[in-house]
Amino acid sequence: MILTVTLNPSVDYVVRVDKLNEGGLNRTNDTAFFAGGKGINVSQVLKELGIHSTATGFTGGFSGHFIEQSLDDKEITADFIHVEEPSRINIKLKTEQETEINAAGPAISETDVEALFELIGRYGEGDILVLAGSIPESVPKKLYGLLAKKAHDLGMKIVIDAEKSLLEPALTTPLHFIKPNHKELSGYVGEKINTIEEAVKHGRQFYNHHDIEYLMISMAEKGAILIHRDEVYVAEPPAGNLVNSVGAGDSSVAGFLAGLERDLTINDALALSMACGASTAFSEGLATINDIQHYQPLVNIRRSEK
Ligand SMILES: Nc1ncnc2c1ncn2[C@@H]1O[C@H](COP(=O)(O)OP(=O)(O)O)[C@@H](O)[C@H]1O
Ligand SMILES: O=P(O)(O)OC[C@H]1O[C@](O)(COP(=O)(O)O)[C@@H](O)[C@@H]1O
Repeated sequence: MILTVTLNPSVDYVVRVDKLNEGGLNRTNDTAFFAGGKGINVSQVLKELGIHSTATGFTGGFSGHFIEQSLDDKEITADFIHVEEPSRINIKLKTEQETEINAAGPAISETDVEALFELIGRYGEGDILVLAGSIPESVPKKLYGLLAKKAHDLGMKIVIDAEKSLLEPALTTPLHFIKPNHKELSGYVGEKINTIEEAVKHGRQFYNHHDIEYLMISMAEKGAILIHRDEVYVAEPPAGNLVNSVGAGDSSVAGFLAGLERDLTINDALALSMACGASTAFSEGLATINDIQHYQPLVNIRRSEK
């Protein structure tokens, strides 16, 4: 069983304005609401791929209700801990460029956090815990570290997609799969990573210093590299028109995870991952199975020398 944890779920409010008049009145061309937050996005794309997961984390208020209803509509099991304040609403402003305003989120009490540990305690050997996205300000910064340790002690495999300050406390626990993007990896190595070659070089060093089974470094339209034991794979996504990149990273995590669940070869799991990421980036919402199947054969994978 896969359990995705979204500590700070969101309603993603996508607002399109052709020409933004800063400081003046703007009228939208188009708006849409989506249930979001990185773990929730992973659950949604897994579902699209026919893989069942349970989504948990903290939800509250009318926005929390919207998130749970959206998951229910898609027949995704939601098992959230309910908090008093409403879940956040993140603004995804689409003008000539993409601008995101992600809110801080509701207050979470110590009792809420204890309830989450209790919920995870129901899982065990062979189950997978996915920790993805930011955490509310009111919970300890090292929470992913504590959750990862608990899950590892239970025999679970751990997947993390989160920024450096949240991932770092979990790096002392063996991790199954992590997907920093190239900017996040730069934060560890203290150098900019702009090219595939730089990602391979720094990714290999990072991998060798930690207990990680699969390390994917995503690079948006440049694709991703994947390091597993002695091998390095370089994946080039299909070309296409960027429509809405929100959730592309989560989609690539879901695709790779689905590939591992189905015992695909690494090449095929990586191609599925890239197809999911591209399919989300090239559409309004998250990846659909039709788009994924269309893009998968267009992904190019090669082995790297190092
Ligand atoms: N413009 C794009 N063209 C093609 N694929 C994309 C594009 N943007 C994202 N992707 C796909 O989504 C994956 C994750 O995107 P990325 O932006 O690196 O993640 P994150 O959102 O976590 O920063 C990429 O590895 C790629 O497969
Ligand atoms: O584009 P990504 O990195 O896959 O994630 C998109 C999701 O992350 C969010 O931007 C939230 O991010 P954080 O949890 O890091 O604040 C959501 O609004 C959105 O659904």
